[in-house]
Amino acid sequence: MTAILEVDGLAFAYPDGHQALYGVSLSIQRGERVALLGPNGAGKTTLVLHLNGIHTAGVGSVRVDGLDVDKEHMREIRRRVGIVFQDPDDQLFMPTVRDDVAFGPANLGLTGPELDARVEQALAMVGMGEYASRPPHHLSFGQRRRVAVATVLAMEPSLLVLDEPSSNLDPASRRELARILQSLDVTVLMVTHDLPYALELCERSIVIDDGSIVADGPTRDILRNEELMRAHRLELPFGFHPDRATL
Ligand SMILES: Nc1ncnc2c1ncn2[C@@H]1O[C@H](COP(=O)(O)OP(=O)(O)OP(=O)(O)O)[C@@H](O)[C@H]1O
Repeated sequence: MTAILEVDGLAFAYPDGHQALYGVSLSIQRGERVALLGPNGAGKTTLVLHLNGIHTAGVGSVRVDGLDVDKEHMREIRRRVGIVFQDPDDQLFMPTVRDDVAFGPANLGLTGPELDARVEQALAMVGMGEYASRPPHHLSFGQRRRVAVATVLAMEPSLLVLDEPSSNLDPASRRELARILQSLDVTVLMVTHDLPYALELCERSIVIDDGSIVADGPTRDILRNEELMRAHRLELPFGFHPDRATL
């Protein structure tokens, strides 16, 4: 079986010489939902930016659906890896929600009823169908985040990457987004500091610290491992226990 994502021995230094990743290897299979955990500055964003070629591998390789993430495959990679950034306003720039969601598929050449159906389906997946004609800036932050997710789903990506999906959401919106993400039939890699969210949504977690993977396994086992958690500055909310968890 071909992995959706295969990262092999990836090392990366920023132009100022700062080494952000040291030989990172991981693979994600179709249908998995995986959380990427780690303290500030661990290298999570640096890794994510390699998945769609914003950074390209200095040492090692990144493959999506068996395709190398390199200049040659960039167009295909950008279609297959959908990243939802933390700030939805980085992704919404058109006059209406519909236009924003149509933007990517229209660029792929979809038109007419095919494009309309793609947009409608993506908005329905995030429960935002009735907002299609609204200007994005008239929506709440939580609604804008859901539309940002729809803009990426409309591309029918192989891998959906979410950067801090629960940040700045009120408790009800946070639960609502969790329900939506659980309902999607898509492979997910989610960067988060929200450990209860990781536990609820992702059976598997990868912990990265100082540019190296330090754990990769069932989320519950990782959250139960007090020594690992302490060593890598991962903290559960007060009173939260991984064995008695609900969002
Ligand atoms: N453009 C850059 N130039 C130099 N160093 C950088 C640059 N961007 C990030 N870094 C450094 O690389 C390391 C990894 O940063 P990265 O943003 O990947 O961490 P992160 O795990 O995503 O952190 P956070 O949880 O705070 O978002 C940090 O030490 C950071 O200071």
